Amino acid sequence: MSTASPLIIALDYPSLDAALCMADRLDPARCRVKVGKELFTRSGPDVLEALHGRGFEVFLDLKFHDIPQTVAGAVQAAAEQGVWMVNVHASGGRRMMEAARERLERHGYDTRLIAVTVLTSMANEDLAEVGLGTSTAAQVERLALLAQQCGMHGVVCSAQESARLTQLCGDDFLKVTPGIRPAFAEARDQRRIRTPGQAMAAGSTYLVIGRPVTQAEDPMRALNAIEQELAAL
Ligand SMILES: O=C(O)c1cc(=O)[nH]c(=O)n1[C@@H]1O[C@H](COP(=O)(O)O)[C@@H](O)[C@H]1O
Repeated sequence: MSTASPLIIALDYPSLDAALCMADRLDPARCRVKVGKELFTRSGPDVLEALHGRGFEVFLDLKFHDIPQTVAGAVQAAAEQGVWMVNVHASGGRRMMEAARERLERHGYDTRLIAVTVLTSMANEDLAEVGLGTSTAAQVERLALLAQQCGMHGVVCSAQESARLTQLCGDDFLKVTPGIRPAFAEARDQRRIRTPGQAMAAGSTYLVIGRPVTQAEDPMRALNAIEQELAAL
């Protein structure tokens, strides 16, 4: 089932049962779901089948970052399992991104292929420490332009960069933004954050939300509050 909602709920749980317990409380007409490294490493493709069976469109977030041949094969494997969206790290470079795109095209898959720019957990000082003498904003712009040239459908960035990337890359280029923190939630390990309303106003296409919903005392109440914040825009 496809939905007009921009919400993607991150099912960051340590087991298939826990993830499906949450999925059973969600409605595929009102959100998509994301499967990340911990859940996929524990459950394998079974979780994708279970979520597809419940009608969800699934973002498989394994952030592939390897040599071009390896990443192209991994992206193909994801597409074969019917996922709606898959991601790679833009810092894997032009040839890696192009190989991934060409592989999906060659096999006729319409899986959305997006590239992570700079993780939302990173700030300027973190980039300096790994040898990048630039700001997060400048690095995000650079990698987004490269990703667009390589034929990616969009990028993962923080909502702090969404408005600028719309100017640079156009409306159709997807901005998938984690680091979403409603007023009631703590930032925790995220550094570049925005509220749901701010993110949409800035031009984000999709909002990835995990702990503010999944770790809330009442997850459905938290989700309703987010939906109401967006409905009021
Ligand atoms: O690619 C991602 O989804 C991702 C990229 C990024 O830069 N930052 C980021 O937080 N994520 C993912 O988005 C989710 C955010 O979860 P919360 O911080 O709990 O809302 C996690 O599953 C992260 O793995």
